[in-house]
Formats: sequence, structure tokens, C-alpha cells
Amino acid sequence: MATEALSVNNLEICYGQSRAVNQLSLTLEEGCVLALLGRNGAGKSTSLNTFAGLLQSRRGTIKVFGRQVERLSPEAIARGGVRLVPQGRRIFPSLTVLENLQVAEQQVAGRSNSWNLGRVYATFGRLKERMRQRAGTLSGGEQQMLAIGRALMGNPRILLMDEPSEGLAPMIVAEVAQAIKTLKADRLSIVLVEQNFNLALDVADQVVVLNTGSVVCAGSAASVRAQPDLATRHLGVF
Ligand SMILES: Nc1ncnc2c1ncn2[C@@H]1O[C@H](COP(=O)(O)OP(=O)(O)OP(=O)(O)O)[C@@H](O)[C@H]1O
Repeated sequence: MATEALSVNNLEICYGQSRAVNQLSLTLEEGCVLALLGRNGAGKSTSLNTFAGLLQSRRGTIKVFGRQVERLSPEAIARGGVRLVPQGRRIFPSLTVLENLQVAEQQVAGRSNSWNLGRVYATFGRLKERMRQRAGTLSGGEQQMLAIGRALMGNPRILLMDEPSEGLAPMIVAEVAQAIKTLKADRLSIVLVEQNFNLALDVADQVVVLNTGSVVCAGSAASVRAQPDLATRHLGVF
């Protein structure tokens, strides 16, 4: 039977009195990619930040490999194997590639520390070539690889990726897609927030579409692909 990596049930998330996400439920199976899609302001980043413990939900549960985490600190959730690749990358621009990776390194007690510098460099050859270069001088695509590499150095079991294709040229988006496929082949479980519909459908197994904080469609990537009008209605894709 498939193992549930992340299981979210009936989540409600508010900013003060304003409700950003309502009754969100989803299940991410181990080794799969779940794409969370929707227009600007749909509630995607809010949901992802809540899964990472950066925001507190008002209602609902979040389970990571069966363990309830919605009241834990971001640090405890990260130690439990959940790592966020934040929107805008948030690397340290004045540090080198190597230093960025080193400061992100975290040994996790009780779990095999399967990610290290060597493995990150083997996955992203470009980072190895540029390891002495200041991160702020990397191209957008390279910075995205570094942001993913930093998350990997924390030995995640679940990666939460917030719009990794943002601001990247199509050729580089293809590289990001390839990287996601490589990580999936390594059995990482991934929630991918995207506005790039084609990238999301290329790599995802499951798709959840949000509109103004509510789920308007959920299903396999194949079933979403078979509903072309959905993209126009909820995602602004023409
Ligand atoms: N810090 C905040 N305080 C108040 N409201 C917020 C805050 N952050 C987000 N919101 C609101 O919550 C809703 C969901 O925003 P969110 O950033 O999650 O959307 P998104 O789907 O990630 O959009 P985008 O693709 O533009 O990042 C929006 O209406 C937004 O204005």
C-alpha cells in the first residue's frame, strides 16, 4: 500500500479576520509530486507556508508520515523532514555556492543523512562548477538550483517548492522540470506550487487547483490534462 507522506485535512488559514484558505484537504503519497495550482492570490503560498509551520492554521490537521504537526514549530517540522524551497529563492547572495550549501547542512538524528555536498553536486553539476562563485552572481536558473540544493542539504523527505519556475526562461524551466523528475526518481515527495501549468502537468502525479482559497478541482494529472477548459477558468492559461 502507498505511504502517505503528507496528509492535510480540512485546513482553514486566516490572516486576522481574512480567510485565505478554506477546507483544504489533500494527500501526497511518498515518491510522488503533487502540484498545487491557482491564480495569483489563490492561497498557494499560504498553504505551503502552513505545511512548513511558518503560519498557523485556524482549523484542520496536517500529518507528515502519519505524525500530526500542525502545532509544531517550523524548526521541529523541518527536523521531521519537511523542507521549503521558498518563493524568490532566498539564497545568501554574498556567500559562495559552497558556503550557501554548507550553512544549510543539517544532520538529522535518527534518520539516514542521505544528502551531502557530493550528492547535491552530483545532482546539480552546475553548482559544482560554480562552487566558488558568489551566489548573487549566478543566473536565475542556477540560483533556483542552489535554493533546491540548500533544501536538500537538510535531508528532506518532503520538499515544498514555491514557484521554482518564476522568472526563468523556457529552456531553464525545462532544466528545473528535469531536476524535479530526478528528485522524484530518488523517492522524494514533493508539493509543487506553480503558475506554470505546463511544467506542473509535466512533472506532477496529482493536481489540486485552488481558487480564492478553496479547492475547485483535484485529481490525477492525466484527468486535469483531459479538461482543457479548467486551465482557462481557474488558471488564466489560454
Ligand atoms: N501577510 C498577509 N497578510 C494578509 N493577507 C495576506 C498575506 N499574505 C497573503 N495574503 C492574502 O492571502 C491570499 C492568498 O495569498 P497567497 O500568497 O497564498 O496566494 P498565492 O496563490 O500564493 O499567490 P501568488 O501566486 O501571487 O504568490 C491573498 O488574498 C493575499 O492577499
